[in-house]
Amino acid sequence: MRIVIMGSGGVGAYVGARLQATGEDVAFIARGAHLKALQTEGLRLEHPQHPLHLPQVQVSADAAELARRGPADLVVFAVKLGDTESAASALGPVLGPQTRILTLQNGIDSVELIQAHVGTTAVRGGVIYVSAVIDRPGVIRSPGGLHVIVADAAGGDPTMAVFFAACGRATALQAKPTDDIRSVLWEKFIALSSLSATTSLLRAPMGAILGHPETRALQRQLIEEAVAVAGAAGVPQRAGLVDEVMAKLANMPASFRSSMSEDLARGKALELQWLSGRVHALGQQLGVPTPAHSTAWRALLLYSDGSTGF
Ligand SMILES: NC(=O)C1=CN([C@@H]2O[C@H](COP(=O)(O)OP(=O)(O)OC[C@H]3O[C@@H](n4cnc5c(N)ncnc54)[C@H](OP(=O)(O)O)[C@@H]3O)[C@@H](O)[C@H]2O)C=CC1
Ligand SMILES: CC(C)(CO)C(=O)C(=O)O
Repeated sequence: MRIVIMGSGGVGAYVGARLQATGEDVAFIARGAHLKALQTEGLRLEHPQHPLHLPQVQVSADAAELARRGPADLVVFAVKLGDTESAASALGPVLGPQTRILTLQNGIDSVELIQAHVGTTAVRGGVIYVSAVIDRPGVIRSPGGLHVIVADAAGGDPTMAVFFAACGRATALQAKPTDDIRSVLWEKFIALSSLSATTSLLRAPMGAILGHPETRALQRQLIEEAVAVAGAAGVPQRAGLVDEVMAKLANMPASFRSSMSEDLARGKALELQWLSGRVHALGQQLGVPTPAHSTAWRALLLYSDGSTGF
């Protein structure tokens, strides 16, 4: 299978590297200093149990250059949400009639945002549970833990079936099919919007947040608000989900934090608009009070373009 990775950062380069290591034909789209390092030194994954160095990777800033070898069977789409439109528009040269785009972006809006820029190419939704960042150009760092993709397999799509099989052969990467990607996306959105709000607002990891009764109550309130919005939006959640999410967070390493809080600490643009900002906007639209998410949205807004404050 010919796979193109659009956005070769924490998620994209992690997934692409694991698939290339199984023998798949993977090409990466990257830019800046990261592109130069990938061209000259290859791609390195720093991982406590399963480090990996690929001395040579096919990489370019330009999809047209990668398209010389034909269209992609699968594009894995993993840029930050703020880059979605420009990245989707740049994909044209690698898209053929059979190409599938699998998005691993967070939030509930990715499929529609991409679809608006890729004509009739089929876009499949997915979530990835992984923690990975570009540590320095050419190097992706993951602390280990979960590396699981759940992706849309509705209709028995054969390209997706080949992708699931390839992930099955990979080290430190699993992929599970689902026929109900909407529910999967919403369930991650509820947890992620809430934990991104606390870890970013409080500048603290999950252990500290759950370790104090007041901040633990805030964490719970954020989850409750997102569950209420989901119900009003026509995606009702099972009874007990709030307790389940709280229990999962309590089982995370004490140092666990969201990628949004990493972005805040590094002065990078935040995905706030598609997380607490989205809960806030839906709450207003549907008449559901979301005071905690609205406060997170308003309090972090001035930093969402990458500003670092004083
Ligand atoms: N990191 C994580 O642990 C997780 C992230 N996610 C989600 O995955 C998505 C990707 O996040 P993440 O991997 O952290 O993002 P990163 O910032 O690590 O990686 C994205 C990469 O894509 C590059 N890029 C953006 N636009 C283009 C373009 N048009 N052409 C070439 N390269 C481009 C960026 O370059 P530049 O740096 O120059 O902007 C960056 O190197 C997000 O929606 C995120 O929420 C989901 C689960 C976990
Ligand atoms: C919570 C986590 C790490 C789960 O994969 C995530 O998606 C993020 O921080 O963006």
